[in-house]
Amino acid sequence: MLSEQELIQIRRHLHQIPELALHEHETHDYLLQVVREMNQDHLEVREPEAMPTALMVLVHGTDPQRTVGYRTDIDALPVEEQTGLPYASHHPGVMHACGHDIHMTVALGVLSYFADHQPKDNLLFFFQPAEESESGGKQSYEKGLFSGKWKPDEFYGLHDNPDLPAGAIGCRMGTLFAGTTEVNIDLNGKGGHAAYPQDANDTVVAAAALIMQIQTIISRSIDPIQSGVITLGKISGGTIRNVITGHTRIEGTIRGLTQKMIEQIDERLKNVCEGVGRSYNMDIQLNLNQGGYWPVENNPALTKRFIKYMKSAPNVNFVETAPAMTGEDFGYLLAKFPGTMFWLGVDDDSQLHSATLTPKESAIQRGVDAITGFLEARMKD
Ligand SMILES: CC(=O)N[C@@H](CCC[C@H](N)C(=O)O)C(=O)O
Repeated sequence: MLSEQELIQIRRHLHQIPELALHEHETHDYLLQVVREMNQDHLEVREPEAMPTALMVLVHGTDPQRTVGYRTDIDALPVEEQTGLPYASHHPGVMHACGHDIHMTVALGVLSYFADHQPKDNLLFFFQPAEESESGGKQSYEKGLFSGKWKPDEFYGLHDNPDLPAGAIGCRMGTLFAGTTEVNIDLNGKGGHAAYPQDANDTVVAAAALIMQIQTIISRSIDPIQSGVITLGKISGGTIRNVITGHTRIEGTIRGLTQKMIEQIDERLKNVCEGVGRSYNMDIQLNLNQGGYWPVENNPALTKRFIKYMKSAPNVNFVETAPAMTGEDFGYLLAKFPGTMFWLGVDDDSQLHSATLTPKESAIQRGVDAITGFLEARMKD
């Protein structure tokens, strides 16, 4: 099995080769290379044609009663790294700013343990592309990746958490993460000369009004006890200061802890876009896409067992966490297969998605030990 030092080297290599959703070819090839170097006696590797950057590894059990799935995401974000680390990203403008390099390394550590210690049940390791966008989990499901012996009876997966101590395991019964809707808004007006606004229809001014209106949805239309989030993370329009642009695009994300809340916010957003379009006499196209970013609902029975194990395991620092407004397309897979998502603490001052995120590598081995122990215990039930 892989040693802590080997795992850290693997993590650093993965950190250097971050790739965006559905383009994780180098990552896929490296993961495959690491898996091929493990004991192959009980392993079956599958490279699904329908999802070319995905990787599935089945560990055949000695006396299988079930197939226990473990999922890790493998994609990165369009963020220019600013950590100054000697092993920083080699890919300009792309970074593992959400810690998926840690997720993959922990999965490889757990897999390498079971490659050397054949489990009783079958274990399915799923290296999933496209968590940050493009709904890789949903796509994989819809493309039939989880059929026959590749179908998990239950599914587990983690996300790293800079707010928790390195190696701590965080979880809760019920909803762990929000559901999200991706928002794309195109404002189509009329371009013109900066000196003659009366002959144009300025999409920058309408976009400014629209953004301010949208930001009243949460504060004025949503029950503050339940809450939700709208973040508009990207705006683009125009080419130069003295040309009025006829097109501006806004991209953002909506978050809510229940499907009902997401739908309520979606509905208000439609109305606000319509209203601003009318008042600025402008065509505003709103495109909402939830894809696979469903609320992450932990299965009651399995999560109870998971938390009980983590609370009693001598070397695990377990923390009961609150629900988070982060999204995860593992929510879609957990709606199809019962299972549990949990946090792995990586203790850092930088937030997820920040250009300076530097997870503590000591979390890796502790994560591997906690998950390996849990899976061993699960297979005895
Ligand atoms: C853990 C995490 O940060 N996940 C992402 C999931 C992306 C959701 C979707 N593409 C969206 O932008 O709404 C997150 O941003 O929470």
